[in-house]
Amino acid sequence: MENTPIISLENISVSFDGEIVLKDFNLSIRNGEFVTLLGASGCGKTTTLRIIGGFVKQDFGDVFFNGKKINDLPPHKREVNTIFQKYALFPHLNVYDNVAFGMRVHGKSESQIKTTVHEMLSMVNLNGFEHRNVNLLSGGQQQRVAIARALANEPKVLLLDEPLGALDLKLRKDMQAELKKIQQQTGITFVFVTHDQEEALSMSDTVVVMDKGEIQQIGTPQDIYNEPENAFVADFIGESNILDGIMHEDYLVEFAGHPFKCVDKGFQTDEPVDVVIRPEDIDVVEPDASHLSGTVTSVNFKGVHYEIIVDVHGFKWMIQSTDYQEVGNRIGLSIQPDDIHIMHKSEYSGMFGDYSSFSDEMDEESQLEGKEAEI
Ligand SMILES: Nc1ncnc2c1ncn2[C@@H]1O[C@H](COP(=O)(O)OP(=O)(O)OP(=O)(O)O)[C@@H](O)[C@H]1O
Repeated sequence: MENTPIISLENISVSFDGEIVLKDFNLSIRNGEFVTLLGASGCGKTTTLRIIGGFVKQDFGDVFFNGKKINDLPPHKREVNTIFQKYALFPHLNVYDNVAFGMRVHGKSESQIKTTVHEMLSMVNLNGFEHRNVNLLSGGQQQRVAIARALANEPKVLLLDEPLGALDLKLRKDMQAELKKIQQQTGITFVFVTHDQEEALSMSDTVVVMDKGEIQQIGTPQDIYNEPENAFVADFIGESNILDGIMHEDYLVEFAGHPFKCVDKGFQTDEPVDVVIRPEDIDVVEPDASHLSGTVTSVNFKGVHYEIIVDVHGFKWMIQSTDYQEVGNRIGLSIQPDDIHIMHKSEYSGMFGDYSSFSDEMDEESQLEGKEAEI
């Protein structure tokens, strides 16, 4: 891959009606990368795409394409195509003519167009649909036509704005796999927008987690899931138990009223931190003195596992286990040091999880003995 990013957004800020929508936004996208902008409704994902496409002009900052500043380049001169959630096909044209449209505008020959249309329709599994009326196609088929039409223009970058949002779950999953395959086959850079974290994790090379116009974390799906940088990312991606903690020294953190070994270092002594533990990383054990223990308050069957809520001195822990538990059972929780994720406090601290201070009301049964207690 080349070193110069294909797209680079530098210090971009945008406001609408006095409301800041993107704040000092910096993002570099490599050629051939599948990048997903992930965040809740209104966080600025579409605005970011529209800046790349040239449909919105930033108040501050620069947009670069292959190292060249393109702030003033109009949308039709950018080598970028957009696919929207609503397929925006031409209703009076059949499938063939929809896919051929852009190429005709660019004056390609009919024989060239024919070859490309067949190639594109075959890529999206719509061979034989050439003469169909697009209004009579299913949602999934219409979205395939939209993808074929966009790819036929040979964009360097494809911007996809929640393209699967209108599809039902099964179709959505199939299309996720197909889109990923198409991206790998064509090598075109995809910038994909979704608010669905599973979709982002399963499709992307790089995920950009956004909130209120700012980037919270950029990383591979594995980084984002396993090493969330703050409580917002931990909460937004997957399920998390997020607790207040105090870092005593390297590799030793206190939370839930007890010291735990961990694998993190480099924090200040006695620094307040957020501690994140994923529900699937907690094992159910006997409720003895060397483990946190609590009472099961609810059990939900989720197909591959049970989601179990355990009340430990007022904090509701979520755990996932393949073993059923009765409501009212007393159980112990075992957590390995490398499953304890420590992060600096941020503006999101305290907004998630169900922590309440309980150190003064611990019962004897769950008292842990000494600093070296292995949880
Ligand atoms: N042209 C506009 N004029 C005024 N406000 C706008 C305009 N475009 C976007 N906004 C506002 O900017 C904010 C960010 O919008 P944007 O569409 O970028 O968010 P989003 O993350 O894509 O959300 P969604 O997932 O709902 O599409 C929203 O509060 C939106 O109402």
